[in-house]
Amino acid sequence: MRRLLIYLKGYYREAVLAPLFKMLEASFELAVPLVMANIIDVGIGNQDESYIWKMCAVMILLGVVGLLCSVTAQYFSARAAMGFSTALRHSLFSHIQTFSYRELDLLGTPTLITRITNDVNQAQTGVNLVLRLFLRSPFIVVGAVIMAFTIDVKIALIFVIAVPLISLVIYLIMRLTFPIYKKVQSYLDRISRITRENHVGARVVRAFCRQKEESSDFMQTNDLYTKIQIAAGKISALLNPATYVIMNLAIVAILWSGSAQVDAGRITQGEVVALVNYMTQILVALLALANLIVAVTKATASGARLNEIFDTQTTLIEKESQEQHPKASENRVVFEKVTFTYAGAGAPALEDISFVAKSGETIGIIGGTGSGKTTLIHLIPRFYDIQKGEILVDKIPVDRYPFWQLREKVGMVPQHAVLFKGTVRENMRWGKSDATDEEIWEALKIAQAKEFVENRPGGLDSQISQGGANLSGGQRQRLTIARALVGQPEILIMDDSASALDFATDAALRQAIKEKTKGMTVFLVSQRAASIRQADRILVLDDGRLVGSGTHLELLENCPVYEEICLSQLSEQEVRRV
Ligand SMILES: Nc1ncnc2c1ncn2[C@@H]1O[C@H](COP(=O)(O)OP(=O)(O)OP(=O)(O)O)[C@@H](O)[C@H]1O
Repeated sequence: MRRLLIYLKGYYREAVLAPLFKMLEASFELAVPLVMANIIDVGIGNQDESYIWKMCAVMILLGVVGLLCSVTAQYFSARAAMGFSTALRHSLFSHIQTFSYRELDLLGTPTLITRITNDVNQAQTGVNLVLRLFLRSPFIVVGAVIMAFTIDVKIALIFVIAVPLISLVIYLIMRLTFPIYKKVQSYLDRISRITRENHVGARVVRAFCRQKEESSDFMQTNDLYTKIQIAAGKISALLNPATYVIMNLAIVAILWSGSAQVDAGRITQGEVVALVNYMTQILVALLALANLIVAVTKATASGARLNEIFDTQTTLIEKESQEQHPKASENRVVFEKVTFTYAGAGAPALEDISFVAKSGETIGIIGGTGSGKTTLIHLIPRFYDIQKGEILVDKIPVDRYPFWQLREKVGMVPQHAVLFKGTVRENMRWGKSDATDEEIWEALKIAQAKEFVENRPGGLDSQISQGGANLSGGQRQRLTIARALVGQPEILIMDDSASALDFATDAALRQAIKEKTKGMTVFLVSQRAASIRQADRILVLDDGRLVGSGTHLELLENCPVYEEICLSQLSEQEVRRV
C-alpha cells in the first residue's frame, strides 16, 4: 500500500491538514469532561445558575468549534482520498492499456474490472480513514489517560488496566476476522466473473435454456460470499458486547473507588463524572481504531492486488520506436520456421510455420477448429511474441516496428465483431481518426454495408449501442470489415469475419475487396472452403502445423487434409469445378 501513496502527490497539504484538524477536534473533546466537572462541582455545588449557563455555553461552543474542525478535516481528507483514487485509477487504466494479449489472457477481464473499481475504492476508503483517525484515536486514548492521571493517580490505574484489556479483545477479534476479509475479495472476483460471463453470453444462455443452471451457479457463489461475510460479521458482533463489559466494569470500579476518594475529600463528584466520561471516550476511540484497522487491512489487501497489476509488465516490448522505412517489398509477409506457444500451455499452438505472402495476394487460411488459424494471424500485427523463427513484414521483423506503424499497416477484422457505443462514423474512425465521410462511405461500400447504413435513420450519425447489440450479426461483421478498410491498410486480415454473411454477400464482399484494394495483401481465415477456394494461395493448418500450401487445385492434388475439408462441405463436382 505504501507504494501507492505516491498517488497522494498534489494532495500533501490536505493530507497534513486533515489529521491536524482532527486532533484539534479531539482536544476540544478532551476538554468537555473538565467543563462538565466544573458545572457539577461549582455550578450545581454552589447553586450558581449563571455559572451553569455560562459553562453550558462554553460546552456548546466547544461542540460547535469541534464540529467545524471535524467537518474541515472531513473535507480535506475526502479531497485527498478522492484525488488519490482518481490518480490511482488513471494510472491503473493506463497501465492495463499497455498489456499485450498475453497478460490479458493470464489475468482475465473480471479481475481487472474488480481491481479498478472495488479495490481502488477500498484503497480510497483506507486513505480517507487513516487521515481522519490514525492520529486522532491514539491521541484521545493517550490524552484521556493523561487527564485521568491529572485528576487522580490511584483511579487512573483502572485506566491502565482497562485500556490494554479492551485493546486485547479488539486485537483477538480482528485476528479472527482478518483472514476472512481476505477471502471475501476473491469471492467478489468470482461473482464478477460469473456476472460478466452470464451477461455477455445472455443470448446463448437463453438459447440453451441454461438460466436455471446459471442462476444456481451464481446463487451458490453469492451464498458463499454471504456466508463468509456473515461469519466475519458474527465474530465482529462480539466486539461491542465484549468491550462494553470491560468498560462498564471499569466504570463500576471508578465509581467505587471514586466514591471513597470523594468521601475522603481527595477528589470532587464532578471529577468522578469526568473520569467516567474519559473511560467512555477511550472506548469509542478504540472502537474507531478497530474500524480503522479493518479498513486499513482491507485497503492493504486491495493495495497488494493493485500492486500485482502494476508489477505485471507487458512482455511485448517496443524495441525500437523509430519509424521504419521499408522499401516496397514483393514479399509482404514472411513467416520463417515460426513456433509459438501460449503462456502456460504445454504444447505449441503453431510449430515450424513457413510461408510467404506476396504484395496484392489473397491468402486463404483453412483448418479444423483449434488448428491455429487465429493464432497465426494474431502474430502478424504482433499481438504475441513468438519463441522461435522470424516474422517479417516488408522485410523488417515485426518486433522492430513501432506498434503504431505496424498496426497502421495491418487492418484487423477480429473473429468476434466488436463495436463500441457511439455513431457509425465514430466507430469507423477507429480505423482512421481523420477519415472523411467519402472515405467512410467507400469502405462501407466495399464491405457491403453501404446500403444498410444508408437505410438507417441518420446514416453515419445513427447510433450503435454497446457491443453493437442493435445490429444483426452480419451487419456487425460488415461494419467491422469497413472499419478495418477505412485506414486503407497494406495488409488486411479477416478472421472468419464473413461467417454470418449469406453466400451472395460473402462473394460480393470478396469480389469488391479484390477489385478495390489493389496491392493489398489479404488474409482470409474461414471454415468455409467455398470462401477461400478462389484465393491466390491457401494455407492448410492441422493441429498447429502447416500441412499444405498452394492453390485450390494444387491442394486437391497433394493435400489430403484439404481435400477432406472440401469434400465434407461440397459435392465432388463442386470441389473439382474450376
Ligand atoms: N489465449 C489462449 N491461451 C492459451 N491457449 C490458446 C489461446 N487461444 C487459443 N489457444 C489454443 O491454441 C490452439 C489454436 O487456437 P486458435 O484459436 O488459433 O484455433 P483456430 O484454428 O483459430 O480455431 P477456430 O477455427 O475454432 O477459431 C487451440 O488449441 C487453443 O486451445
